[in-house]
Amino acid sequence: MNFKNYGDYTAQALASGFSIARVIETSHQQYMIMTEAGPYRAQVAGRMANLALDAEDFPTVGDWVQVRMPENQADMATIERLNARTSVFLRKAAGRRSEPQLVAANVDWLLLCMALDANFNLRRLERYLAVATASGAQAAIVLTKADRATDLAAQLASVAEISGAAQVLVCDATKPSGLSELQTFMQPQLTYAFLGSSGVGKSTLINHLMGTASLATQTVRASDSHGRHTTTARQLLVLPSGSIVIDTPGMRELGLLAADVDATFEDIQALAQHCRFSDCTHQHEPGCAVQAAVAQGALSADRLASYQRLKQERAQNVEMRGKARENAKIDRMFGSKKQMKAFRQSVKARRR
Ligand SMILES: Nc1nc2c(ncn2[C@@H]2O[C@H](COP(=O)(O)OP(=O)(O)OP(=O)(O)O)[C@@H](O)[C@H]2O)c(=O)[nH]1
Ligand SMILES: [Zn+2]
Repeated sequence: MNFKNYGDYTAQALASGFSIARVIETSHQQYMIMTEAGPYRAQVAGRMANLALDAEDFPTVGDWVQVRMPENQADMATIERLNARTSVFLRKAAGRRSEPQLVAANVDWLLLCMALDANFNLRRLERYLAVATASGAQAAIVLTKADRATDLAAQLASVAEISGAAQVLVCDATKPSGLSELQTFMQPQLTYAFLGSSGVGKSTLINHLMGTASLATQTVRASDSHGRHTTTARQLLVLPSGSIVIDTPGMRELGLLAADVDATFEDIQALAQHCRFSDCTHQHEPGCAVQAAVAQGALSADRLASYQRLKQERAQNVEMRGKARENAKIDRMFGSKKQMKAFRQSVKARRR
């Protein structure tokens, strides 16, 4: 990893006596970071935690941070500053909670993984593309388990219809040469995050890419002075090729929060230019060019339904998040909504 290439940040860090590090693992506000002097456990400085308003204000895997190094490698480093991110990938936490979960930062390429077996699902791929478009990272599609493809040619054709500019790579982890397209694609020094639902074969791909450099040699268990290691959701690894990868296991549901649905459905956007009403919802309006395309068979009804579903889900989650933020602000100022009401009552009473 290149710790020198951070221009202003490196200068700023050095001026403050801090070191530049990259977050390689997070778990319950505990961090594992990689520094020029090797891996360290780290925690966020109290001052920084106090200023943090959102989940986004805390470091996540892939973040470049400025740290105060401990005297002793067994002790924790302190994360003092978070460097600006080139990309950040968010998802809505599982369930009804609208809190965003930071998945990874400073990712150059999101590798959207989809298995070619019975779990192949174009609508899910559209969802991943929408999230990727809003992340700031570039996206490529990795089709896994080619040995189990139901109909490879037809599947590739249907992916090509929705993939836009994203490159499509096909992998088969059961064959020695089955990862060559992916290996040719990946460049040293760049950061790749594998994204996909549970079981698509992300860990299998990463293990193959790691080759003999086993996961154990990469993780920093040795530096955990307590001798235990809580398994975490995300991990940043450096491959023998020099590429940097972030695994994101266990993603059962990718809730839309930051997502650019319109950019992902450029075909529908282009058609919508010809709708009679500029605010057409493409549902029942007269003169709707999108519905006309469906009627003519130029646009699949499934794809239109997928677009509308994703638009609606995103709007709902953004609204929920707005409310959650407001509540968080109230909690910070008053402790709780109840205390805020009590405070307002007391102000009123005093006025009388
Ligand atoms: N047939 C076949 N099976 C594969 C291939 N790649 C992975 N598998 C199998 O698919 C299953 C899931 O693979 P994992 O690599 O654990 O999937 P994952 O995406 O990391 O899953 P999570 O860790 O739950 O996110 C395992 O049983 C693998 O052996 C492949 O190319 N072909
Ligand atoms: Zn319309």
